[in-house]
Amino acid sequence: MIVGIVGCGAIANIITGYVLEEDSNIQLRFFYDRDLEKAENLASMADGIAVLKVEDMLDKVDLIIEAASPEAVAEIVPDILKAGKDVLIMSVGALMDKGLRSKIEDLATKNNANVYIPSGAIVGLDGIKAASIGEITSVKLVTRKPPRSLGISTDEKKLLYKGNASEAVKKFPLNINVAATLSIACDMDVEVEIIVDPKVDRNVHEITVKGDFGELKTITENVRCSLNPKTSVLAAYSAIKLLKSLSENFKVGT
Ligand SMILES: NC(=O)C1=CN([C@@H]2O[C@H](COP(=O)(O)OP(=O)(O)OC[C@H]3O[C@@H](n4cnc5c(N)ncnc54)[C@H](O)[C@@H]3O)[C@@H](O)[C@H]2O)C=CC1
Ligand SMILES: O=C([O-])CC(=O)C(=O)O
Repeated sequence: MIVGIVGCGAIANIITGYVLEEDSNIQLRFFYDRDLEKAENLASMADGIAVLKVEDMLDKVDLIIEAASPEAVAEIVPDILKAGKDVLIMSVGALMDKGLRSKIEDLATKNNANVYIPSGAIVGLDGIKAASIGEITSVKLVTRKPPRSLGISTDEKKLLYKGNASEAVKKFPLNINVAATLSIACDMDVEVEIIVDPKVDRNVHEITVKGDFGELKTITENVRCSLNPKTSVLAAYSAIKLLKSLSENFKVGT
């Protein structure tokens, strides 16, 4: 599978490092970033090509990984799908915009292309997807991050946000994509709390789901990326695992 990356930051670096070290079906060839130097750095590491615009890789790839920003989703994903290519989206918060999401869904269907959304920095999506076959009655996400991850400076633990996912992604666009992933999996605008906590040094996501299946609770205490403390290492790992699973004939989990 020939793959291009849009956004050559923390997640792209982990994916590239993995592909260089491990045998997989992923052939990372093209790199794009609005900061050309970042694209060039990763391209030279991977012996790939830094392109000046996404169109320059469109006809040469099977799949593009978006690991840039919510704006990049609106800017580039429609063109990727129009070219009939698959896309893996990390900046999932962009899809809380109902108009953009339905445009992306329609383009994927029309052009026979796939949109992949990895589980990212949370765990439990397997069970939640299974639970969605029955009735899900409530979903809550509590995210706790250290001040540096949230880009603020404080000595006190504080509730920064309480509300639904669609507002949360507007207020914290680079910190709470997981709320969007959860919302899409449950088909609900889930309840979200964001807490800044100087006592934690991990990005912690706690999910509680209730439904006719019973109740589940997951807690993920994520190690942060060295290049970007907002982002958890598990998010990059989930993208790699999803890409690898595309060529597997033996699948486990929902
Ligand atoms: N789904 C999930 O669970 C998670 C999603 N994320 C999201 O994934 C994305 C990537 O995360 P990181 O690698 O940590 O970010 P990063 O900030 O380390 O790297 C992003 C790169 O994308 C580039 N970029 C931003 N907007 C662009 C645009 N419109 N066009 C071209 N390049 C652009 C930046 O110059 C930067 O080099 C972010 O949107 C982040 O919020 C992060 C963590 C978890
Ligand atoms: O990586 C994380 O812990 C979560 C995150 O930043 C996001 O969902 O945007």
